[in-house]
Amino acid sequence: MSAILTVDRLTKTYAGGFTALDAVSLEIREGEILALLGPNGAGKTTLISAICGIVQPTSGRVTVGGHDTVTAYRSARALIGLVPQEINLEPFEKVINTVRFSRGLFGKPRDDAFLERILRQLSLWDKRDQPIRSLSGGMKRRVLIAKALSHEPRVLFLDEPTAGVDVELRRDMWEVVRQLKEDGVTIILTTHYLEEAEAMADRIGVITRGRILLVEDKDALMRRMGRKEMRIELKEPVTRVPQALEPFGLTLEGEGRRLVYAYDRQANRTGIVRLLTALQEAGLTVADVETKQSSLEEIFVGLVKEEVTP
Ligand SMILES: Nc1ncnc2c1ncn2[C@@H]1O[C@H](COP(=O)(O)OP(=O)(O)OP(=O)(O)O)[C@@H](O)[C@H]1O
Repeated sequence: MSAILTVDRLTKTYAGGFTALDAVSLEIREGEILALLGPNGAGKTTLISAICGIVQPTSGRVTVGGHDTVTAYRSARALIGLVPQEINLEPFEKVINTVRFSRGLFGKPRDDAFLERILRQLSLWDKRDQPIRSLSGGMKRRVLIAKALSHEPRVLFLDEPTAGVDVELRRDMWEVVRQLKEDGVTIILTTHYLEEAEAMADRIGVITRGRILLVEDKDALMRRMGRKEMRIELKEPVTRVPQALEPFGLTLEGEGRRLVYAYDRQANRTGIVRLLTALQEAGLTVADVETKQSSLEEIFVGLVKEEVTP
């Protein structure tokens, strides 16, 4: 896949002297969903704002569809849609006018058929003549997306699209994003919900303290960093891990009723068969066995911790 957006050594030092972005380089592939993860204050919003021309970068370069965001700002910006974190809509304006106006701001000719398609896709068509203030929070977020799509951008930035949104609405939003991807829109989203990145992203970028720690295919990342855990429920509780089982590095939980074995799922030899044999030899009877794959959350927490305490 070719790159639709390239970020080359982008640095932003705010007026007070704080460097929020430190030589960030990144390539966004056409048609992908990239989730940008990072703790509070990592620089995610600054990065999006610098790409969209809201924040002036101190140095570095960004191109969108080959257009430089500084020297060819208008052509570059026309290819980008931005859904901001905060809901910043005119409460008394009708949905349709809000979206139409946004399109006009980009100098695009009126195209009601196109706007109808977007509004239908976002389940807003029935609400088109309603004032924004009469909409639910979830609907308002959809209006923000409709606005951002109104000028037919190829890249859509979603800055924390589901912050403070309930679970049902979050899933609803994921569905909307998936549909947009199917329509060929490239999507970059920031999120604090690891579950969200896990559910939607093709690639994951991790940013901490203004630097990109990694950008990797989600599946590859989870395969590479993911560990599996096997939980062995014992028929009879034990007071300690038997000596013969010590080489396996087991932990005892659940008042002596559960042994937990963590292993690297990439390793050729996981040691499971040896462990099960050793358990039997030690005279332990297994009541149940279950395995658990580490989540993106666990991987992320480990990565960020490693970075903060080298
Ligand atoms: N206008 C500004 N002037 C000075 N410092 C700023 C300004 N805007 C942001 N910062 C600082 O830059 C850092 C990065 O902020 P940014 O909002 O980009 O982080 P973020 O990753 O989006 O955080 P969050 O997840 O909390 O939204 C923070 O330490 C923040 O305080």
